[in-house]
Amino acid sequence: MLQVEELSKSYGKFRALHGVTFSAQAGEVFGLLGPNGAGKTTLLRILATLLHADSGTCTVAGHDVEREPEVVRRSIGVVNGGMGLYDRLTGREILRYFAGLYGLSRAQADARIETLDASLDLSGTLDTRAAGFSTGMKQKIVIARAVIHDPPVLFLDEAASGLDVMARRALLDFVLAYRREGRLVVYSTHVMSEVEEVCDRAAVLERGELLTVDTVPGILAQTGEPSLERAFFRMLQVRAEQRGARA
Ligand SMILES: Nc1ncnc2c1ncn2[C@@H]1O[C@H](COP(=O)(O)OP(=O)(O)OP(=O)(O)O)[C@@H](O)[C@H]1O
Repeated sequence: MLQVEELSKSYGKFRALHGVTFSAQAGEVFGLLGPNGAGKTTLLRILATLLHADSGTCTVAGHDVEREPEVVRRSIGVVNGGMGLYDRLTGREILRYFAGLYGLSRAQADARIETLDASLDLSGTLDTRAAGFSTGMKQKIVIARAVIHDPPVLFLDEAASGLDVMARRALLDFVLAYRREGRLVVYSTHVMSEVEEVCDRAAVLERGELLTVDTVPGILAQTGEPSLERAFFRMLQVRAEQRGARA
């Protein structure tokens, strides 16, 4: 469902991604874990066709991001923390509008909104203008908007940051339900507990390099540490020592 091979990207002299290779399958929540500046957002922007890589290839839902960007865009949903809702529109109007952009008829849009209402509990948002939404209500409409066209792949970039406990719970439950339906969710975060809770496997990135791709138990076993947080710090420490030895 997702193939990334030897992906590299620099901003001027700064190397944001270096030779990143991994794949992820339908029916899994795949974590991207890394400290600030590790390259997670850069990677997701390339996968979402918003940024060009310098070298390497990426295939999303069987389509190359460079050669078939339109098909890739139709195959993905993206939630990146930006809310950007039209204040004057109700939740239903926002969702119908985006459904229209994806070519859904009014009847298809309304059927999809009903399905999303059942999984996300959109009550209170559908017939209220966005100007009156709480943060949790906004987030639900942002997620519903991202998947209005029922994409097989969903990218979440720090999507839980700033959410209260209820809204965060709703997001994580939605992620798990989306996976159960056989979709791929790529979940980027620096919050270990979110990875432990929802991710089947995770890629650990640091300074643009992939340190490992494994299940959480696999990462713990690799490092001999009892928690993901400690395993993560251990990996960063080992990498820093390797860098020091090379310098
Ligand atoms: N447009 C840009 N121009 C120059 N440098 C950039 C640009 N975008 C990102 N960077 C740098 O590339 C590195 C990777 O950034 P990126 O946003 O991909 O990391 P991240 O893992 O998502 O981190 P964060 O969690 O802080 O968002 C950072 O050091 C960042 O400063």
